[in-house]
Amino acid sequence: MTTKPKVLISDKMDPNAARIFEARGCDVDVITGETPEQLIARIGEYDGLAIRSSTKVTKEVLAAAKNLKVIGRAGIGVDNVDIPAASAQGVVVMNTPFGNSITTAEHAIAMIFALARQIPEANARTQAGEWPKNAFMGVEVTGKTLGLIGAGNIGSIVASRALGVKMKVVAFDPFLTPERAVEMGVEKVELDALLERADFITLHTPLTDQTRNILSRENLLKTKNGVRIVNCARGGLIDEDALKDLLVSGHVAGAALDVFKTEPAKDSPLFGAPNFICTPHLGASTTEAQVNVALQVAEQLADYLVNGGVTNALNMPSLSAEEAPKLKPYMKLAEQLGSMVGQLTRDSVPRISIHTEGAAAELNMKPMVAAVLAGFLRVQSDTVNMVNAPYLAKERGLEVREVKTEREGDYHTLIRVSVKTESGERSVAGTLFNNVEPRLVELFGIKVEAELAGHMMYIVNEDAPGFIGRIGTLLGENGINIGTFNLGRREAGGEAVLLLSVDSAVPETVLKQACALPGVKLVKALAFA
Ligand SMILES: NC(=O)c1ccc[n+]([C@@H]2O[C@H](COP(=O)([O-])OP(=O)(O)OC[C@H]3O[C@@H](n4cnc5c(N)ncnc54)[C@H](O)[C@@H]3O)[C@@H](O)[C@H]2O)c1
Ligand SMILES: O=C(O)CC[C@@H](O)C(=O)O
Repeated sequence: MTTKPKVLISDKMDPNAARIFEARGCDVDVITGETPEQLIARIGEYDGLAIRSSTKVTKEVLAAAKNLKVIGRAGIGVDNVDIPAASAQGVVVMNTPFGNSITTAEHAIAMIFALARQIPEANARTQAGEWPKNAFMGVEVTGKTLGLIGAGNIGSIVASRALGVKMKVVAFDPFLTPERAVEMGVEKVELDALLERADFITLHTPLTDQTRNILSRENLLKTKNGVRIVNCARGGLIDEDALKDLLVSGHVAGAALDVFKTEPAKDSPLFGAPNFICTPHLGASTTEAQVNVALQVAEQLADYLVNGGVTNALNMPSLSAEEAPKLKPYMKLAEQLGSMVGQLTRDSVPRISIHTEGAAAELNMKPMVAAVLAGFLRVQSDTVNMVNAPYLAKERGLEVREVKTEREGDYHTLIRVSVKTESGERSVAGTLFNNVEPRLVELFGIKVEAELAGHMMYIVNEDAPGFIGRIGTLLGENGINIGTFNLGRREAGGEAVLLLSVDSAVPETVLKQACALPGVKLVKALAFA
């Protein structure tokens, strides 16, 4: 009986998420509000973890997560997950990049209006019985310039809504193409021009080394006198002390933050500053968005745990549930070929090339490349998998080349893995029989036809009569049963290779005796998953 994957939902999430996990064949526990220590004590039993922003998936949590395969963030930002540590441990990290975009864009628009008409303060004072009709003089947004910093999913929705209320939109985003800017109806500008021209500025970038403090004191001082600023993206994009000073001086006429450098923000320097309004990271908090992201994260995690489908992963190539069954045998073949080369190469390898030919070349290559690298690097570390292999390869300075040839060669489908070593380029190639059964068909230039499975022996010898009998006798005398026997040679009487599958691991002593047989040049034990 196969055991069901176990999932923990550790943040408050729409209850439909748990129902989806159950319907898709997972066991699910919903345990929210635990301390880091409690999570560390519990996490070891789970295959999947579904979170929002409260759970911090730190190195320590990951170190305790011995069975964890996937983390799913019901939302966009994954700054609460240590992605490098997850990747190094082979844990896939997914998010739901679109489910809360409209909601967050609407929050930014709401903030623009709240600032323009000082609604929060007017509301508070009216309810306090003041009726302060003369204390508030707002501004119209019609005809004003909105400066958009970051024009991705949310930024572009904000732009469309702002255009709808007759604002003019200028956008700073180094990755925004001129064509897309035209399509969005915005003017693409440099940051300084935006700072100089905008009546309202709204931020919609992730927090990266490039965007951290993008509204620094220096940049805030370049803004138009009377500018109003909105941040519904990430704390850390604005220098909060400088913003406070400029609100006090009146240079900034208003600021609305949904996000803070430190969250939860309990004592921000901005609290109490004039014309400052804030919400406690509510950008994504609508019924619609929370249903969207909860359903999406549950579908994605279940898909991965049950079928191997990968959607919206931040540290692994995507693989749809439809692609997964088709690619599965290719990934097995790719991993076996990588493993074969890894086990048979002693020299250092500065470059590995993966070449797909025929039907294989029509498929998504990224998962096959990741599988080759996982097989190749597993000889060096048994914690390698498809998630961490590309990172490890990069870390170790291994250049990875990908080549595709759609035309068929000798086989209707083929994967070739070549490594550059000090002694030259060496390659192995494999195909799929009946589209599902992986077979090695070429080994360092010699044609063979072998299934790679379990314990195997690789022998290089001089092609001469009597050798097969001698090796069979040696293994028989040592109680080692031969499963399959595959021979290949360059030419009659030349170098030959023998690839044997055996029912048990071959002891070192037997390998040595095999090595001492006449004509034998090399003997190696191999193992395949
Ligand atoms: N407040 C909330 O509750 C809430 C909800 C959802 C998303 N967010 C945050 O909103 C932000 C935007 O989300 P999104 O879905 O639009 O992301 P996105 O990836 O679709 O868009 C981000 C945009 O920022 C641009 N960018 C990157 N570096 C830049 C730089 N140096 N200068 C200018 N632009 C740069 C990118 O090119 C991209 O177009 C993220 O930080 C996300 O975490 C907050
Ligand atoms: O889950 C939330 O409430 C916040 C989500 C938001 O910050 C995100 O990045 O998606």
